[in-house]
Formats: sequence, structure tokens, C-alpha cells
Amino acid sequence: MGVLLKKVFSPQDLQQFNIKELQALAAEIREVIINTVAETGGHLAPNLGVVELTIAIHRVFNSAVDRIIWDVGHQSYVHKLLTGRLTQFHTLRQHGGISGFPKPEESIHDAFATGHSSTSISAALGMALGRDLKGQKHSVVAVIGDGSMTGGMAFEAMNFAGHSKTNMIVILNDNEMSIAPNVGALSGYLSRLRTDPKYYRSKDEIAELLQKIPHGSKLLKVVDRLKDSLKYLVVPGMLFEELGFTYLGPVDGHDIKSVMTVLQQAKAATGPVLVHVLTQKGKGYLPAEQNPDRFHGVGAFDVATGEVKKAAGAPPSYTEVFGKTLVKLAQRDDKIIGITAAMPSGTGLTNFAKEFPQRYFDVGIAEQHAVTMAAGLAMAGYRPVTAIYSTFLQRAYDQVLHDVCMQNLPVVFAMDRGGLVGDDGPTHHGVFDIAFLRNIPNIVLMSPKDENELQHMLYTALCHGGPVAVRYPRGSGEGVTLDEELKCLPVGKGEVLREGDDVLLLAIGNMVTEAMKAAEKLSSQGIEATVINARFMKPLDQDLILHYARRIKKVVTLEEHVLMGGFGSAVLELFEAERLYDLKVKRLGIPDQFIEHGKQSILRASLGLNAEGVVEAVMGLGKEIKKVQRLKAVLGRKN
Ligand SMILES: Cc1ncc(C[n+]2csc(CCOP(=O)(O)OP(=O)(O)O)c2C)c(N)n1
Ligand SMILES: CC(=O)[C@@H](O)[C@H](O)COP(=O)(O)O
Ligand SMILES: [Mg+2]
Repeated sequence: MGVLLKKVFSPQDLQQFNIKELQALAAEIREVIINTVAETGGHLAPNLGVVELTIAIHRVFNSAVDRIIWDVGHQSYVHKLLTGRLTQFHTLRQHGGISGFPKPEESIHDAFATGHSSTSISAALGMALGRDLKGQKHSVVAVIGDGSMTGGMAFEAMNFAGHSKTNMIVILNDNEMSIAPNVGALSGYLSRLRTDPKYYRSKDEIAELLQKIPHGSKLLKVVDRLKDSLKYLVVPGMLFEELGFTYLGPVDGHDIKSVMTVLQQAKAATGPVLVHVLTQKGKGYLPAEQNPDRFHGVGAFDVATGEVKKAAGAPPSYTEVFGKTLVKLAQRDDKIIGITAAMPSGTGLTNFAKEFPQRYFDVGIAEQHAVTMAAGLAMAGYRPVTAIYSTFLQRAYDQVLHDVCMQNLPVVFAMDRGGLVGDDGPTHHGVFDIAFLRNIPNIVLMSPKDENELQHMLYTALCHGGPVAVRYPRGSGEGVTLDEELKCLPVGKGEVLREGDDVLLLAIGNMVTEAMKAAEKLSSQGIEATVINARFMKPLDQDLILHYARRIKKVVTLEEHVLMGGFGSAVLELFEAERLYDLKVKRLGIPDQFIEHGKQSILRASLGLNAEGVVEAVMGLGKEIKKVQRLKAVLGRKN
């Protein structure tokens, strides 16, 4: 580890370095990040792009007092290294280790927990207004990427910031990339600011220019009276200026001295300021510079080659099967549309985009817009498939309810990352979707037991004439054979995978595999279980569930989802509606708490969401029954 970084225990320690040493420090930081993420996995390219920027920020601002909010927060590794977490950095994103995102509970320098995009300006504005109300004077800074700037919330906040005129600074980290290349008209505007010389001239330069020509000073007075048009013509950040921001930049985000200079200007300014910083995503590591998309979020990799270490012979991921199936279906049906909110590769739509560019839309980080645009496309007679991670669909709840379900429009929600996602942790676990969707009329909810059933469910969703959400987990499938022919499953029907009289295991999604493993373990102990793959969280297969529940009377429900309002709740509601009061029911799922980051297998084991946990639950149920039986016997003797 570099000699300079070792001297940085807090951001104040940066004051000891001159510019040359700061540039050398940047190189040391890059080395630590590359070597650490090569082991732990993480967001490599975003962090390599903000090394100099973060150093400059911590030189100009005092993050123990000033408030710095990192949008999404996936680019906060440099910040963490400079704020006392160098010695913990090797635990990045590991269970029990430091998070890959800012966490106030981790450090006073982490002003706000982030993970979902486009929240930083709102949070910063709130903190600035709070500061003003208290009569405090510290700086408040939001660091937001060009991708995150495409999120509607960012503009809602900018709009109000310009109105409130409070002192705050927005640092726009423009690397021309979201996860994939950035999209949208804003991206085009920012590119012009980056590249078009006429946009570079500032008002002072124009004044200087005019002084050199005859009657130039008179002309300047005239022009100055028309400053709005002057502004419109020459001030680069016109869009931001019109929103009430002072625009500063663009500045080379890898030149520490220049960034420090412009940040000092921003700090001294009054009212909202936007500093436009130009960076390169992945800077300093050639494979990441050449492929910032692939190195946006990466698993463990070989530093020498940039090759990501993949478990040999791993089955295809649910994501891959989704992507391949959608292409297959779209080849037969030209009404199928693929929509992503800035996550083509993560959702598996990359091949669809290549094959059907006319029927593919990446709307930027704009899930709300994506859903209602899909509603519009459905109304126009198309079959939109919106591929949005479960956790990010939370942002579009009202659009799902109000624009899609209330009109009963045939929109398919491909909810990848349904369940515990692992290293990204609580901001990204997709464990609330059954609860927040199940209560909406007209929607069908389903979750496949394996990747083969996923392809059938996608087909079933497109056969269905109304809103459908299909929920599937992050990572590899179960390694089953994929049927050649796709079939439409009967909506609201589950399937019995094995029969046994001692206990009923009602499982949904990837928990079906665990239920089957548990049934084998139980059988070896003389306990025979019926296992039902419920397939649908809504509508439930009521007849099937009631038939077995009435006969067996001991029921365990299994879901990788919060218990509150999830699949198990739906089953309990069914039993209540049918007045089945004599059943013994145990629901397995996620308790009412946010689950930390860590490998999926570790998290599932800690929550009893595996075969061992199911066996334990059944045994516990058994004990419960024996206790009741003993109690009845005692009571029986007394009466
Ligand atoms: C609401 C929401 N949707 C999607 C994502 C997934 N996501 C994380 S980072 C990112 C791209 C961010 O691009 P940018 O803000 O430019 O940051 P960069 O990685 O380029 O530094 C996306 C789409 C998210 N975190 N939150
Ligand atoms: C920071 C962010 O929100 C995304 O990069 C997210 O980490 C992607 O998750 P996957 O790695 O599951 O695609
Ligand atoms: Mg970007």
C-alpha cells in the first residue's frame, strides 16, 4: 500500500499534501481499489472515475461538518478510503464488512444512505433548508452522475432548489455513461457542453473580445443590456441557469487543481450552483476504460487480464433465460416491446436490443416513466415487457397501480432480482414486491421454481390479457433442462411435486427447490411431506391448497420475501376466509427488518430460508403439536 494513503486517517490529513502529492495519492488509491475489487467484486469503473474528484472535494470541504451526499453511492469507495476506512476496505461488501454504499451508521462522513438513483439533490436540498432554519453556515454538496441526472427526482429537486435559492452545490459527474452509454436529450446537451467550442466562451471572454474591436465597449453595453440573449448564446449551462443554478464548468475532473479551484468558487457563491465535471469511467485500468459497462458492477476478476472469475459450469442465470426467451417470443410476435430503465445488460435485454432496435427502449433511470410509457404502448395495441429489478420497481408503484392495473392493461413486469440480491445489501434486496403488488386489483403475480418454468411463465404472461408480474432471483438457475416448446400455464394453478401426509410445504419461486430438499431430509426421519409449487402468489390456487391443508392440517409456507403481506400472508388470509381455524401454520420468510449485505447463501442460511431451516420449522411445528396434544390430554383428564 502506498506511503501517502497510509498517512490519511481523516480528510483533514489531505491538507498536508501539495498538488503533485495529491496526484500521486490518486494513483495509490486506484491501486487499492483495483486490487480490492478484484477480490471482493464491486463497482470498479464508477470509482476509478472519481478518484481526483473525490480528493478535490475532501480538500475543499470538511465532510465532518459539511454534508456530502453521493447519488446512488456506488462511487463512494474513494470517499470511504479518505474518511478513515482504509484498514476496513478489504471487507468491502462482505457479510459483516463495510457496505458498498454510504451508510451514516458506518461513518459521520456518510451524510445520507443512498443506493437508489437520483435522490441526492433532494436530500441535499433538505439538509440545506434545515441548515438555514437553524442559522448554520456549512456547505451541502450533492455528487450526482449524468446517468442519475436522468431520474425524474433530480429535476424535481433542481426545480425546487432554483425556487428556494438556498446555498447548495450540485456536482454533476459527467462521464457520458450510465451503466450503459447514457441516453436521452439531456445526455446530448451535456455532450455539447463537453465538445462544442462556442459553448465554452464565458461572458468575460466575450467582453474581452469586444474590447478589441472599434466601438466594442459601446457594443458591450448594448449587449450587456441584452444579457439574457448573451447568456443564452454563450453561457454554457443555460439549461441549469434557467433552473436558477449558477453553472460552473465544464472542468476536467481528473485535474485536481482545476477541480479544487472551481469548487472553491462554488463554495463562495450564493444560491444553488451546478459544477459540471468531466470524467472518464474506469480511468486508470485499461479493461475498465475500454469496457466501462462490463466493469460498472463486476464480480471478482483477474487484474492482469480483466477476466471475471465465473464458477465453472454454472447454469445459465435467470436473467439470461429471460433475455433469450423474450427474443424467441418477439421473433413470433411483432407487438412485443422491450423496455429498460438504464439497465439493458443487468436485465438481459442486450440481445433483444440488437435484434429488435425498433421495439426496444432504454428510457434512462426513469422507472416511473418506463411503466406509464408501457401503459401507453399497451393502449396503442402493443405488448410491452418492462424489465425492472424488483427493488427499482418500488419507485413506480403508483404507475403500476394507477396507469396499468386500474386500466387492466396488458403490461408484463419482468422483475429480476426478486429476493435477496447479496452484496448490494438492503437498498437492493427485492423482498417487498409480493406485498406491494398483491393488493392491487387485476394484477397476476407469479414466480418460477426454476429457469425452465421462467420461460413458460414469460410466455404465460404474454398469453394473459392483463397486467402480470413475474418475479425471479438474481443469479444462476437450478441447472434444469430447458423445454424447447413453450407452454401457457393455467393462471392461478399450482402443482404438486410430492405427496406425504405429515406436513404440507407450500413454496413459491426459488424456495421450491429448498422445500424439495427439506422433504427428502424429513423423509429420512420418517416424516413425509407434501410439496406444492404454488407458482402464483395471486391468484392463489385455492382449491389445491385447501384440499391438502384440510387433510394434513400442518402447513409451512416458504418465500424469499418479507413475511408482512407476502405469500404466507396470502395463504393465511385464505385459511381465515375458509374458517380453517384448526390448522398449525408456520410461515418462513424475512422478518420485519432490513437485511444487511452478504453472499446470498449466507443471508438465506441466517434467515432459515434453506432446507435446514425448513426441517427445523417442521420439527418445531411437531413439538408445538405434541405440546397441544399433551395439553389437551391434561385438560381432557380434568374435565
Ligand atoms: C432507481 C434506480 N434505478 C436504477 C439503478 C441502477 N443503477 C445504479 S448506478 C446506475 C447508473 C448510474 O449512472 P451515473 O449516475 O452516471 O453514475 P456512474 O456510474 O456513471 O458514475 C444505475 C442505472 C439505481 N441504483 N437506482
Ligand atoms: C449500483 C446499482 O444500483 C447497480 O449497479 C446494481 O448494483 C446492479 O445490480 P446487479 O449487479 O444485480 O445487476
Ligand atoms: Mg455516468
